[in-house]
Amino acid sequence: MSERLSLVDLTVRFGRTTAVEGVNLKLPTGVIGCLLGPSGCGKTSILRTVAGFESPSAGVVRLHGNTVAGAGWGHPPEQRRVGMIFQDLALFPHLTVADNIGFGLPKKPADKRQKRIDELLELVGLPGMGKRYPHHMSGGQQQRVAIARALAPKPEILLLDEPFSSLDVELRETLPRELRDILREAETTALLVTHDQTEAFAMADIVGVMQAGRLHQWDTAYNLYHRPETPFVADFIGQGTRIAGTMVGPGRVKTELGLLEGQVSHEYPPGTEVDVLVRPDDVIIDADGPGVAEIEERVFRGANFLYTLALPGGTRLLSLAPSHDHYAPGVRVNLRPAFTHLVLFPRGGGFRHADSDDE
Ligand SMILES: Nc1ncnc2c1ncn2[C@@H]1O[C@H](COP(=O)(O)OP(=O)(O)OP(=O)(O)O)[C@@H](O)[C@H]1O
Repeated sequence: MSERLSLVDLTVRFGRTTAVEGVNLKLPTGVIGCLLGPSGCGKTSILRTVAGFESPSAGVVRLHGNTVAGAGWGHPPEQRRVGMIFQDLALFPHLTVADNIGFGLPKKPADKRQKRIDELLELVGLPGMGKRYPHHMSGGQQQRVAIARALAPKPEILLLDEPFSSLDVELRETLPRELRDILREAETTALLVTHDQTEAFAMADIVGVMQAGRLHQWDTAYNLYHRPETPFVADFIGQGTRIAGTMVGPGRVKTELGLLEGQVSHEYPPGTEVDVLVRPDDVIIDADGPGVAEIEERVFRGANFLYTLALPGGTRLLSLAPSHDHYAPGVRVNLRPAFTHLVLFPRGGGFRHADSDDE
């Protein structure tokens, strides 16, 4: 698969603020990527630099193998063939849907232009609605018009900045999947920015978790959850806790839960103090046990309960259990570790990567 977008050591500064620091990523053609992270972590700055509204302070941006921006310079946005969808959609209220979609199309004979508009209306599920005006459409329909307009000139890449944030809760659940299907059908390469994990996972093939300008991990949702590379990713994605452990041999860690053995994310020498990531599906409540853990809290989740458990040493863990065997707060239960692999970090929350020195 060829790379449609690559960022090499991208750094973006605004005066004394470093918005983006040393970011490297590759987005293959036809793939939907997403930058995910808390507010102010630099997601929008990356998107704006790819679009050509900002220039890198260091590093380069490549689109389809061509370097379009480097330290202090960049091709203007109109030369990059980049489509953008912003939070507010920015549809032209005085133009019909068809004219909105046709706005960015190069001058073509009217019949060809109409054909392309009809194709796009079909693609986004709005056939025959070209004569309407945006304000006569629902939020979800307007969103689709914005998508059709951005796709009309066949951009190299579509950039979407929090495209669902102005929509109501119901649409925010269904639209990301619909949009993903539309982009797949159009074989579009896209880069989305959001702070919402559900949206990121519903839309994207590959997700980058950012914090304070750094890209921690650029990976599938499965790997972000099961094989987080930094403590920040481990804590930011999904639920879980970290418990203290000591390496006693290859793939063997002594913890308050007992001796844990398995394939490890990273080997450390015996005696190293580590933190072990414990997801709610890594520990099973075993009713027949001697009862080392106390149920502190339970939250009903339909098919299962999410329990908070306290170990004698004060460590707290989460465990998911089917809702037909339920345990009341205060009850003592035994726990059975069910790790398929062990995610370990050096104690104290430091990054595993040699080039990372914060956190
Ligand atoms: N034009 C600018 N001038 C000065 N500082 C800026 C500018 N644009 C962004 N910043 C700063 O850069 C940092 C990253 O901002 P950015 O908008 O990229 O983050 P974000 O992750 O997209 O946040 P949000 O989710 O809130 O939009 C922030 O500290 C922000 O204040």
